[in-house]
Amino acid sequence: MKDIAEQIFLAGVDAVLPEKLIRSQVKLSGDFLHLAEWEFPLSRFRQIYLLAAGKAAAAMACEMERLLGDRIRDGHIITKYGHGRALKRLTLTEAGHPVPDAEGVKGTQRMLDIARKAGENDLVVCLLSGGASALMADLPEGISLDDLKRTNELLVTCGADIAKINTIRKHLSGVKGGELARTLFPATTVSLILSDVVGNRLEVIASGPTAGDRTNFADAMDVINSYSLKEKLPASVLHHLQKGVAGSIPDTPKPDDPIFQNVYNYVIGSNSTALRAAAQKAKELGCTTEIVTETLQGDYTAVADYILDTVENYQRPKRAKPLCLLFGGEPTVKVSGNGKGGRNQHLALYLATRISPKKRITILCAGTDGTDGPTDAAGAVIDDKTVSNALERGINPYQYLNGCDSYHFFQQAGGHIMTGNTGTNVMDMIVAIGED
Ligand SMILES: Nc1ncnc2c1ncn2[C@@H]1O[C@H](COP(=O)(O)OP(=O)(O)OP(=O)(O)O)[C@@H](O)[C@H]1O
Ligand SMILES: O=C(O)[C@H](O)CO
Repeated sequence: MKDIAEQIFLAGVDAVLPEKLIRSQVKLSGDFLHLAEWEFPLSRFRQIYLLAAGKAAAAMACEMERLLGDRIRDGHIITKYGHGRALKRLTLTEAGHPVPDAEGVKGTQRMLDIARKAGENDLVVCLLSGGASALMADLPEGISLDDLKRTNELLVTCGADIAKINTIRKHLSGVKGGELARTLFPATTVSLILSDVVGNRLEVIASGPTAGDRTNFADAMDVINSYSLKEKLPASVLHHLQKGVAGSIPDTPKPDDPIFQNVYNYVIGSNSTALRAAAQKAKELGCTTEIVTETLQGDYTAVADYILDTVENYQRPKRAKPLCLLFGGEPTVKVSGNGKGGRNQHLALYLATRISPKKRITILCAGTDGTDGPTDAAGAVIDDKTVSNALERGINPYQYLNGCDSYHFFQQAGGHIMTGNTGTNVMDMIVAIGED
């Protein structure tokens, strides 16, 4: 069943590869670029620029470069280390993620230099995907790179969900929270967005560089207070946010701002695209299948209870086919200690400790981007025997769980899902298979 679960997961990932998504939804016919209900007559534009950021940026850019060829005047891509691809006309920076680094600062500077060149009669194609918030690193006045790094480290480990994390990131940037659109105005901007966010909220994905922001500086301070980050944050960051609350720094542009009148934001793929393909594969493999949710979020312990409860109590005829339940989303883990892991491996290990030994259940938890937390694993697959087998071999799952060291647990006990970097990113998938 572990192999079956992996095949189902991989079918989901395959359906959200950027080249497939762009090829099927963005068409060029003669002079016209077609996207959803819009068409853009390319010869009307003086110049075409391309800007891309995120874990899927290079794969997305390759496909757009293939489509638009030498019509692109200039463009730059920022992606995570190891996620680059060979490009013909566009330049690329590989940078730090989830903690920003100096390369990210340089790449963002280059992006902004291009953005500033765009004028009223130009078209700018933006390709945005998850990871972009960390990869695009710009430094507001008075904030050093070390301060930004420390802030991001605190944010990604404090247990806050991505909407809350990005509320802060948007208020520490001249690119996020619609600020890129502000720089690009009045050029026509078309953003193709690969969503890795529950509910596909444009202002949250990649911190919404071309989307109007509904949050403000006071909301950012609220997040800091509710996660007790005030004492831990660098003074420069706190000072910047406090100045924002006092009104001495302009807030991010809001959705009704006229700068968005020429901006076309379009989500080309999301977790639900992957779940539908996974469900199709599960049916082909002979399972009774259901997509339970694409909005899993919240603390991993509550998420685990929900998954187990759903699998264990699912009503179906006896001796029917195996049951495959699919879940999508992004649970959160409050990390403590110096262990190595990711939220999928951590959730999988926790689930292993919670499955009733009387049930025959297999569960795979993995990130569609192929890298779970700061590890080279996409996630892990467990079953009702994982804990007993490990204990027999002298490997204590509870110790690894408490130390947030799930990676080393699966390295010893087996169960890692290793895909390598997939070139896409639409959150996490959980494949749960139950047998009678
Ligand atoms: N030792 C650990 N155990 C469990 N989870 C961890 C551990 N270290 C980091 N994490 C989790 O990994 C997450 C960051 O990893 P990852 O790069 O997969 O995030 P991501 O959310 O996919 O990034 P992005 O949203 O920017 O694409 C954090 O949410 C953090 O809680
Ligand atoms: O980059 C980010 O902000 C997250 O991946 C959500 O899109």
